[in-house]
Amino acid sequence: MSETSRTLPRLVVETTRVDDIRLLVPLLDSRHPLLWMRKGEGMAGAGEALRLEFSGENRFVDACETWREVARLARVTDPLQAPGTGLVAFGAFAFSATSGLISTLIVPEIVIGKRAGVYWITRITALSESGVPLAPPLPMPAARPLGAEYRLSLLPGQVKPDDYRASVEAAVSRIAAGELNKVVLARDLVGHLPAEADLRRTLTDLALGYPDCWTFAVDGLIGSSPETLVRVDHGTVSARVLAGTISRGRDAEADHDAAISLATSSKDLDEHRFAVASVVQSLQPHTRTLITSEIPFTLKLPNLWHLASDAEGILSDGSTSLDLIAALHPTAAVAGAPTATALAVIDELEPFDRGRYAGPVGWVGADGDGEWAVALRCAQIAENGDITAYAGAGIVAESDPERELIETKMKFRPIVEAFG
Ligand SMILES: C=C(O[C@H]1C=CC=C(C(=O)O)[C@@H]1O)C(=O)O
Repeated sequence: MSETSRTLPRLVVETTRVDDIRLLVPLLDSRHPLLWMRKGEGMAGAGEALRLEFSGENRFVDACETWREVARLARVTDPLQAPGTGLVAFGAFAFSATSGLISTLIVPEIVIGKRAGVYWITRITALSESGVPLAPPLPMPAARPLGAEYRLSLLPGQVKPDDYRASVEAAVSRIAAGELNKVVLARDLVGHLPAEADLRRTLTDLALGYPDCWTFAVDGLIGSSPETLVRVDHGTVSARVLAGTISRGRDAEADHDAAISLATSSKDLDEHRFAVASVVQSLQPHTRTLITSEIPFTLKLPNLWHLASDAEGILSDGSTSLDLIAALHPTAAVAGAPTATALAVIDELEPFDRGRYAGPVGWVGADGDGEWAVALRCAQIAENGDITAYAGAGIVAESDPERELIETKMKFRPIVEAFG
């Protein structure tokens, strides 16, 4: 479905600087939270002034066009002009063009933000064609105590451990036969959220446990991702590419050895090289300069080490962050290489719809600037409370099925522990 055909409302947007905002999570809706946060800073959304939905092959292109039109029609008062002030939409996109899950951009009625010691509130009102607000103003969200603690188990879903080992083995044979170089295969865990459960508890656990990751909640997709797909800020572009993983060591010495072993593992370096190449190839046509580190660095997370490379550049063609997620998705960190073959192998070997897992999640502003992560270490919560969590691993020629299974177990840890 394309949103471009329908009449878009005019949005009136007003950002006001405020003195202080302590915590964002207690301000959120307990069942439908809207959040983008890292290191305690970011944005909380309340209400929906506008919801745009996209699907299919053109979901990104349609979103780019529609968002340009929404921004063109909007009347914005934004004295701060900082990332996240003024008009913003939170977004989550499906991984696959054939996904049954909708891709969405949600413009909240109220955005409460904090960044670098600046605090703000943005009110967004949708007007009818005759210029009348479409809804009465939403009361300002107040911090509310979190609901009772809850624990739930996430158990293997459609792909049981044996199935996963078998599909890794199948992928390794396809790679050995020269069909492709790398494919990222995922598995799923499922559970059910009790009706009274307060999702702000889960988000608090994720944000406190993984402060350097992007903790997000958009349309039922919640998680903490370490991977920045792309960030656009006043003509500059940056990305953090991750691929290659090892578990943390039990003590300081073992941990150090783990990092060294990752940094020198030809299997992980190969896996990483494909991911960096795909990002560089996608960004190069849109940038004047694009710099990436020659050797990846080891990124320490509470549950594991990743091989990481940062890319930074200057935009050459005025692309928005939505244009760039369209160009970047899917990177070899979540699909494989070459992309088309990897996607076909994923379709064949993964029996489920990834939904928004491994798709772009983040926010975009009126000028197209924005921040987008790859939706990893996450779960989708359906309206009826059904939870599906996903984690995958990059499979290359030297992959061992058991080790890849263990790697997915480590990657599930943030979400399994936040619910457990
Ligand atoms: C596909 C996932 O991670 C990607 C990102 C970092 C490291 C990865 C790896 O080492 O396989 C994956 O490419 C996931 O977390 O589900």
